[in-house]
Amino acid sequence: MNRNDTPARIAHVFSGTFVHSTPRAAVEILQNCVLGVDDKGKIAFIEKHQDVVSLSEIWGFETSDIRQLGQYEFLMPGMVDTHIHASQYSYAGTALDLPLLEWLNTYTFPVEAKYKDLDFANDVYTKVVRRTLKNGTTTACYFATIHTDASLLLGELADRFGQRALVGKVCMDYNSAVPQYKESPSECKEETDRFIKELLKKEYPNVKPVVTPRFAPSCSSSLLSELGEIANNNKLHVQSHISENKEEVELVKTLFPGCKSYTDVYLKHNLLTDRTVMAHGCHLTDEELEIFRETGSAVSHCPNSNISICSGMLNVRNVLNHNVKLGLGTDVAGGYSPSMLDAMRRTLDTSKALTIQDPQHKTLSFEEVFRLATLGGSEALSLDDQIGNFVVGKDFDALRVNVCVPDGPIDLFPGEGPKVILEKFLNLGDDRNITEVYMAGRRVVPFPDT
Ligand SMILES: Nc1nc2[nH]cnc2c(=O)[nH]1
Ligand SMILES: [Zn+2]
Repeated sequence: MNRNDTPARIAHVFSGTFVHSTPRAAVEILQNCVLGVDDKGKIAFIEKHQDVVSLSEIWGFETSDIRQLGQYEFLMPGMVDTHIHASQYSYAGTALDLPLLEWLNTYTFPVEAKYKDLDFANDVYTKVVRRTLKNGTTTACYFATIHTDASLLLGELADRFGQRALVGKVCMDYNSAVPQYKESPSECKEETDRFIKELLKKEYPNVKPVVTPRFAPSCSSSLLSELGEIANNNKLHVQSHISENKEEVELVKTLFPGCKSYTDVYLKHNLLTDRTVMAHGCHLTDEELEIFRETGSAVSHCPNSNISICSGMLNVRNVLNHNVKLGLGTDVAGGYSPSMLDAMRRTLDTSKALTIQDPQHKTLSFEEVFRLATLGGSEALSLDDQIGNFVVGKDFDALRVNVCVPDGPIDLFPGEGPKVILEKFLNLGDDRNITEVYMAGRRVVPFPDT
């Protein structure tokens, strides 16, 4: 609050345990605290409970309106899925038997071609937004398809259900395997312009466009340049894929012989900025990671996908040691699970597999992975000034977690404190334990229609 501002009206006050990350602490557990949310959806205060009477006088709320969290409950920041293909949700959990390039040609492109049909798009996009929200994804960075109207519909649904989203209309002007699923270079540019203009015109407060070249093998050099220019002129986010599997890295070498590396392809086309997030990066060299650090570009680590379609294992520790921003992604449907809890577990599994291969490797801790799924994701999407943890002035994107729901997946035993409760939720919990979801102060789960 500035000195001359009248205090905003308080919309919610919670009391109990709050768990979040800060740049210094991967997990900070705040017990016996109160957190207030103003009517703009921003965190107004987070203080010790002993000060609640004076807080109620300063902020003008009734102490009887405070919502007390139970002994086995806590609030944590909403999770950030930094890479998910909304359009592939219809076949999530299937079709995981081919490596990337064959997988795209056999399963992905034929399905994505169907999004010309807005009824089909409406069905799948409604389901993916609801499923991910219910599983605690308050922010999603989505790939849609090449179809502008269906991509706009995805933005409308995210806004309607209350999910913060970056939505990408996919751009690709090269596809020899499924030639009906691509655009001409001029169509690509015109439709990208139309998508951005129309989505911004809707003025959804928390849904924005992201410039989305599919990946270098699907895009001509001139298309990549056009998209770099559009992103820079409009200060927009950029998302794509990079160095996911070795065959793809070799293909890019032959397609762009003038570029020193896969990273150099995107660099030369002005696509690497501090608003860029690149999925996978399993096979990036240290030199390439250095370019990511210099440009402020981020990596989205998608371990379920990397294992499911046998792409590789990203060394997250090495990426973090290079001071490159990193968040987690589900990469539905290369990844079979839409849940960010799964992304955290698979991140730990991959880190442990790397330790089995090399005992010198420093395994990630569950606390670090919790940070990657929340604050790390917000940094990867350059949204950390708005979301990611419980800091006064940020938007209140939060999950109410109850580890003791009836018939739930978790059993507790005497003497287990909040840290153990958090660890059990991260490893054993599911959407049954996420009893409420808030985005920008609005309660979005349970859904109003249930
Ligand atoms: N996992 C994955 N990698 C890609 N690379 C280019 N397109 C895709 C996609 O749809 N999924
Ligand atoms: Zn992907």
